[in-house]
Amino acid sequence: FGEVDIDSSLVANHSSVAEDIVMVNNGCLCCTVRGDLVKMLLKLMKQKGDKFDHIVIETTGLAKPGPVIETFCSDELVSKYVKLDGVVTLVDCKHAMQHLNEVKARWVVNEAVEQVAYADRIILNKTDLVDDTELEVLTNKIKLINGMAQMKKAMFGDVDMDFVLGIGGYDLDRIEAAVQLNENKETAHCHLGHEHGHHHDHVHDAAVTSVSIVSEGLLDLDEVNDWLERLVDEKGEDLYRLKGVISVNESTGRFVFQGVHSMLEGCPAKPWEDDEKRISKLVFIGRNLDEAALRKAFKGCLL
Ligand SMILES: Nc1nc2c(ncn2[C@@H]2O[C@H](COP(=O)(O)OP(=O)(O)OP(=O)(O)O)[C@@H](O)[C@H]2O)c(=O)[nH]1
Repeated sequence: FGEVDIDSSLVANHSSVAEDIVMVNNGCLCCTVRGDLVKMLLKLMKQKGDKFDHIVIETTGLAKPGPVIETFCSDELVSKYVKLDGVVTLVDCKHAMQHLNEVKARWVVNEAVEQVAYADRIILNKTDLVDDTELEVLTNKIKLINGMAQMKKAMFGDVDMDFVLGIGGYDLDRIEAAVQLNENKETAHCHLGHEHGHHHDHVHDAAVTSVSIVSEGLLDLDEVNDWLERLVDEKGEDLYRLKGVISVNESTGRFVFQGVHSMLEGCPAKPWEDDEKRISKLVFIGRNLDEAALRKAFKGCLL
């Protein structure tokens, strides 16, 4: 115990990102998971080199996806050889609600909620075991937690390969499609206005939620950068995913960004068409998100 604890303190001292380190009783859980995963991936690379099209990692139902995802973003050696394509969560429709609603002690993570929150794709499986109403209630619950993921109903996990491989969930050039999808879902129950997306993407009984902002108007890129950098700096631990396509002052093109916890990246993207409405779209998924503060900060970046 002592040795592990000292090791993790040393890692913490040398890490520029304090959020990466989570201490548990028997040492540092994140580092243990990451260490094993890194070793395994590097061994595979050594054995098979570049012969892989995809590597599929199945975590157990109890695994927290966060540390696994962060391994791909923060481990230099791993990111040299492999790239994280996306997170697929298989939901057992018969039993999921019970787990999503499970009340945990304050410091205990609800793994079912976490696995939905981090997902790029969600397979609603075992649909034959539930009726339409149950399925609708579950789908709505999942949408509140994760307003970004694409969902598909299935039986015995039968979905097209394209749905689960080649997702590009972390590719900046595919962010537009991800937020577009979110907007399509919203328009069904949201009034369009100068700033739409006023519907309430939050539930009072759950700490992990999505907030989406859809708005016309030009944004000041420097202000947006300052805001998001501050946000990931202060709230990185609680901010699971963020994606955005924005219309900015300095450019004729879109600016896109994506983030996981305290990692944030952005770049200019394809130009707006002449007759295209410039609408900025941002989606945040996280724990204890302050929706009012996010909307206010966004407004503060409008020109
Ligand atoms: N009726 C029905 N049964 C299913 C479906 N998918 C899987 N099952 C059955 O459910 C049982 C348990 O399988 P799963 O829930 O998929 O278990 P698992 O995900 O492999 O288990 P872990 O990886 O340990 O979480 C098996 O008997 C499957 O045949 C489905 O869509 N409908």
